[in-house]
Amino acid sequence: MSDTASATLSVERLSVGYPGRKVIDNLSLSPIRGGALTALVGPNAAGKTTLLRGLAGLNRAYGSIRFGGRELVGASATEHAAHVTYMPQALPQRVGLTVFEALLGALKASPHGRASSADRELALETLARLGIEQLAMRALDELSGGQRQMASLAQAIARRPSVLLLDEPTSALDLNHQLRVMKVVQAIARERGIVTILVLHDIALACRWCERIIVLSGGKVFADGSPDEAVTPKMFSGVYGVEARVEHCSRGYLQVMVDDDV
Ligand SMILES: Nc1ncnc2c1ncn2[C@@H]1O[C@H](COP(=O)(O)OP(=O)(O)OP(=O)(O)O)[C@@H](O)[C@H]1O
Repeated sequence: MSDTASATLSVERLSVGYPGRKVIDNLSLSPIRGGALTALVGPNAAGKTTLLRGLAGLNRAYGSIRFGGRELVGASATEHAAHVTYMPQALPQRVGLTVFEALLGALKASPHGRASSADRELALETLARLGIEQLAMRALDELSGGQRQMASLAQAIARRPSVLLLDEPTSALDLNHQLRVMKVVQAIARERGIVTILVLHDIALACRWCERIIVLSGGKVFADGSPDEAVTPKMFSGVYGVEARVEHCSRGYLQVMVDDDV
C-alpha cells in the first residue's frame, strides 16, 4: 500500500461488550501502523477476543474506529468486510469441503473476489506460501487441528484485507509451523502494508516478531509499546500474577523466565 496515511488504524474511546455486559470500556490506542505486526496479549478473559470482534464489526461497538479516513463504527457489514478480516480462535467447522474449495468459497465471499481463474491462482499461491499446497485436495474433516488452523489462516490471508485480525493463530501449531506462520504473516504485512494484530499467549513469540505489544488486563490497556517497553517484570506481576525475569538472549530477543507466582 503506497498511501501510508491510510494504513493506520485508530481507536478512540471504544466500548465493546455483550448484552448487559461491557467488557472493553472507553479504550483508546495510538494509531496502529500497517506493515508491521502488533501483538495483543493479556490473561484469560482480559477482553482480547471481544476487542478484536469489536474492531471487526462482529460485536456492537461505541466510540471510534478509523481506518484510512473512514469511520468503521456504525459502518455496514459490507464496508467492514471490505477492509477488515477476522480469523477466530475456534478452528473451522469440520465441513465436507476440501481445503481448496473452502478457500475459493472465502474468496468468492470476499469483496476482493475476482474472476474465478484469478481466484484459483491466488488460492494456490496462498497455500504454497504457507507451505500447505499438499493439503489442497484434502477434506477439512480429515485434517489435524494444526492443519485446520493453517487452512483457516490461508482463508484469512487470501481475502487480501487491509486490516488482519488473528485470534491465537498459532495455538494449535508445532514449533516449526509457528515459525513459518509468523514469518509469512510478517512478510505479507510488510509487502501489502496490512495493519496486523495478533492475539498471542506466547509472550516470547510476540517479542520476537511484533514491533508493538499491547497488554490488555480487565478490558483496559496495562502497557503498550515496543517489547522492551511493554514486557517487564512489573507487567508480569501486575497482569499475570507471576514473578518473571526478562532478559535479552545473545541474538538480542527478549526471553521470559517465569519463576513463581506472586
Ligand atoms: N458471548 C458472550 N456473552 C457474554 N459474555 C461474554 C461472551 N463472550 C465472552 N464473554 C465475557 O467477556 C469477557 C472477555 O472475554 P474474551 O473472550 O474477550 O477474553 P480473552 O481475553 O479473549 O480471553 P482468552 O485468553 O481466555 O481467550 C470474559 O469475562 C467473558 O466471560
